[in-house]
Amino acid sequence: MQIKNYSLRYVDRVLAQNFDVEFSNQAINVITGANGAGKTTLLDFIADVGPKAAKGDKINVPKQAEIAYQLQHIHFFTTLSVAQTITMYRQLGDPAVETQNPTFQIIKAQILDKIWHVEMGKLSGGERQMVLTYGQCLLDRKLYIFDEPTSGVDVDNTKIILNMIASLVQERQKLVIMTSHNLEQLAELPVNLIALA
Ligand SMILES: Nc1ncnc2c1ncn2[C@@H]1O[C@H](COP(=O)(O)OP(=O)(O)OP(=O)(O)O)[C@@H](O)[C@H]1O
Repeated sequence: MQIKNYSLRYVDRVLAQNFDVEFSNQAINVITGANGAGKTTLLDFIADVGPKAAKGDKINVPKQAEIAYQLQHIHFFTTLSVAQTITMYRQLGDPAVETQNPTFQIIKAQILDKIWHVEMGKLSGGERQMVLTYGQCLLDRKLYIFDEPTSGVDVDNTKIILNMIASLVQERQKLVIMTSHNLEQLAELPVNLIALA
């Protein structure tokens, strides 16, 4: 999958000009760059929810229905419990992910079960990231996009979240793009680094 000639300008501010990028299907594609560099905007462009001013050629980018996009700040479904949220993802997704993958069974038993009946809106930020990443991974899509999935997450839970994301590439051969400010967290994982200036 590639993006070519990606350009975005807000009045006199140029965020990108003829930017080309090729995404790997052998590694987690990690977009990095300073605050305001345009990481989320590029994800929005790829997922087809981006600003109309963004232009560029999409080559082999899956259709919107084939993309699972986990936004950075989610404010919906706050009154659903974790159980209801995961049940929703299960109904939309592939049951084999949980039944055949011990990693997911361990996360469910050791982490999700403790917060199973708590409303999503009452979880801590890190707990919410954990539940939503788990849920996104249950889906069966071609492309998975995570916007700063480890932002505000503690060291142990960061490893768990990144392992779930890595399993998409390593065990299910999915295309994965995420953004991150903390590249040290990714040191032990297969990563294709994409730097935005
Ligand atoms: N409608 C707009 N008009 C002008 N500037 C805009 C508009 N929408 C977004 N921007 C600017 O585009 C820039 C890129 O935003 P974006 O959210 O993509 O950055 P980011 O790299 O994801 O940042 P962060 O690391 O802080 O999450 C920001 O500086 C933002 O102010």
